Amino acid sequence: MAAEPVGPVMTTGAPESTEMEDLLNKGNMTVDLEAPAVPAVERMAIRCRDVCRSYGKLKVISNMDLTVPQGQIYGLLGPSGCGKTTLLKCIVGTLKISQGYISVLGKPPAFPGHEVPGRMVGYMPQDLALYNEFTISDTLTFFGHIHGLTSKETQARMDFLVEFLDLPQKCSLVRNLSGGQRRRVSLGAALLQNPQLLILDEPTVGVDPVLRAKIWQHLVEIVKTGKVSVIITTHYIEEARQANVVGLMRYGHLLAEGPPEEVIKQHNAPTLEHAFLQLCETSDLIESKRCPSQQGGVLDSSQSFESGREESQPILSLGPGGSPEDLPKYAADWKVQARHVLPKWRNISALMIKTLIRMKRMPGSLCFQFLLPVIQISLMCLCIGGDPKGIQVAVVNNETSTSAYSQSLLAFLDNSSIEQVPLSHADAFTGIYNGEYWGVIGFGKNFTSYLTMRMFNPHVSKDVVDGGSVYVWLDLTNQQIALMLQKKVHQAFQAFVDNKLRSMAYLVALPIKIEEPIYGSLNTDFTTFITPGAMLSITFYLAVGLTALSFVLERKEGLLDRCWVAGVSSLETMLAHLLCQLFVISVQIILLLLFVLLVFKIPNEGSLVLVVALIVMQGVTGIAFGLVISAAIDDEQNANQAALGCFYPNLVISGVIWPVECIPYPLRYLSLALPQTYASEALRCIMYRGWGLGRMMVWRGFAVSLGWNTFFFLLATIILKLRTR
Ligand SMILES: Nc1ncnc2c1ncn2[C@@H]1O[C@H](COP(=O)(O)OP(=O)(O)OP(=O)(O)O)[C@@H](O)[C@H]1O
Repeated sequence: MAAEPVGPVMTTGAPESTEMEDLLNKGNMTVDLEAPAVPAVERMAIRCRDVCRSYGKLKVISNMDLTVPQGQIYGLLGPSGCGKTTLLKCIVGTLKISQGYISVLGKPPAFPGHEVPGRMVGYMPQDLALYNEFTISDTLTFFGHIHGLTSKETQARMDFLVEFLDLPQKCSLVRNLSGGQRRRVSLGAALLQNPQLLILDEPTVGVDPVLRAKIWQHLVEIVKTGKVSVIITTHYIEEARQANVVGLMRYGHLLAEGPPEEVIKQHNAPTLEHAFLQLCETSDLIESKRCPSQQGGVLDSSQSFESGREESQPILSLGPGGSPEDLPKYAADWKVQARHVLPKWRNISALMIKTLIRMKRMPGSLCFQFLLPVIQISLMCLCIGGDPKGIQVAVVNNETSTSAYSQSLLAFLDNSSIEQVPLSHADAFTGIYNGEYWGVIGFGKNFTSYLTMRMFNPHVSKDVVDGGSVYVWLDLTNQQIALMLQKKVHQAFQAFVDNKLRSMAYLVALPIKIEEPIYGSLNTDFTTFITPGAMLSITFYLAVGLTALSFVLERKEGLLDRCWVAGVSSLETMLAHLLCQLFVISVQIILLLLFVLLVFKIPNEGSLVLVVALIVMQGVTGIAFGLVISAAIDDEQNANQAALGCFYPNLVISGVIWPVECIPYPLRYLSLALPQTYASEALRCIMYRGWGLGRMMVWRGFAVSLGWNTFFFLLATIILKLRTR
């Protein structure tokens, strides 16, 4: 580990006191009670000691020591894939280090009360990390809001940056900008709040040479005050000669660190690029000597450089290294810790405004979101649960007289549902075997006389009983149609008997009386059963769909990291998302209920407030579940699959489309544990029985929904927390 005294670089332009000290003096931060008087090492903007970081088995950073002096530009150079971006992410705190110590502006990143991540650091990630639906002005206003700038300050900085970075008009949409223009907007966002530390990951890629020179000139200028430090990565090695210090990185550790001229001089090289080449060759030589089998190198080759240092003397070291015991220890008091954990309204409102602006810029998508539940519930009410219509039934009537009872009975059959086709016996059965008819209704040639005898004589022969019966043969491959046919024949017979016998109808009626129902109506259909569950399912899954991709896309585009470095916490991100989606689902629920209650006339005997509250809670459960998917999964396709994969099983075993009482044990236990099973039952109880919260079946639905909400939110917060650090 490097431990040499500070080289010449340290003396040039280093301020007497650090920016951290300034801040502490101003009372912006809580003074560390356990730390000793600020040691020399604190005068470094960034200090990395013995830092390691792996992605699974791939060790990307190994035993890295790096020092960025306060008030200087540090050029971090190295070939593609050597770990520069990974190191920067560790420095800003979006990646956890597996070993070692990092201090940024005096404290470890994400230390309670420390504004790294936050206002003290300006981060330009390698990805553009910009919202495409934003204008340049929206972008800078958004970051200004998060950093707590007043609108006047933001405006002034915006004017300067537009001029300085040669940006197009402020009202230009980011998605309409060229690649280079977007990169400059991204740089502008990093420079916006005049941070004390600028971390720029390849800011000059795709930027024309004139502007590149201008950017470097600006960086040189801002560090002159000694208050701002910059760490910048670039592939253009020669442009890094303008840096005060360069770090040459390869295979996850530094080959050399020092002022560019010193590095060039030490290697008698004409350029920095040549010096870097020499260092690479030397390190390869040492590596091949030490471990011939690993020639060509994997990322994990740090030890070879450590051991070869005296031989080749390539490494210049900046600043004191310090053993782990020398490193300062920090502690924040509970108030600072509490403030660190509590969500800030400023950040939440900035994120909400962001989402609302994005919605406003996509009006078609927003309208579709509002209308989708209405379309779904309308299709469901129209297509599911109604009586089948136009069902063809063959009628074999062997009575010929028009006054026969068979004709009279057939006249009572519901013609809207059943289409009677008079046929001969042979044709009727050929037809039903060929799938042309759903049933055959048959009458014997003496049906009228036999039926009359049956009605009025207590004792008749079997022939009379058989001859006075209506024969029905059904195709039972479609249970719903078959059940409907049976019901319609029974209803027709009852109507016929009532009509013919009037007060004597009891003679042939079943001795069972179905009285007025206690709850519901005699005409209740299947649509009435499934509507409450369907409303909950639709709200739940639309909320999942709206949420599941939100973080996935933002993480992929680097926006989540960028916001995190700007000081937004995962809890704030989730709360902002929840509040915005609540607005969307509120509109969805209002439209949904208008259609269900007013257009499809589904009854509601209970409190509308309870109905709305339960549907909103299911929507929130959906948002929370979507957040879990979004937090845990990186890829859109997998996130989509997870959301869709849960949809069908949940719908089937939640008792939404078929009573839960039909589900066999032990699957029933799983069904009862799902978010929508008890909630659907509760909604049916409210709407059809008019029950209130005093009934167990109602409050249980609310309690289960609340339990799932809390569980999903906690899970999403934990996953996000684990993944963002
Ligand atoms: N999320 C990740 N999961 C697994 N491996 C990763 C991940 N991110 C980076 N790597 C690997 O880590 C190594 C270092 O990547 P990194 O992006 O830090 O390199 P870099 O020096 O910034 O490269 P470049 O200059 O091309 O941006 C690479 O081999 C890369 O494949």
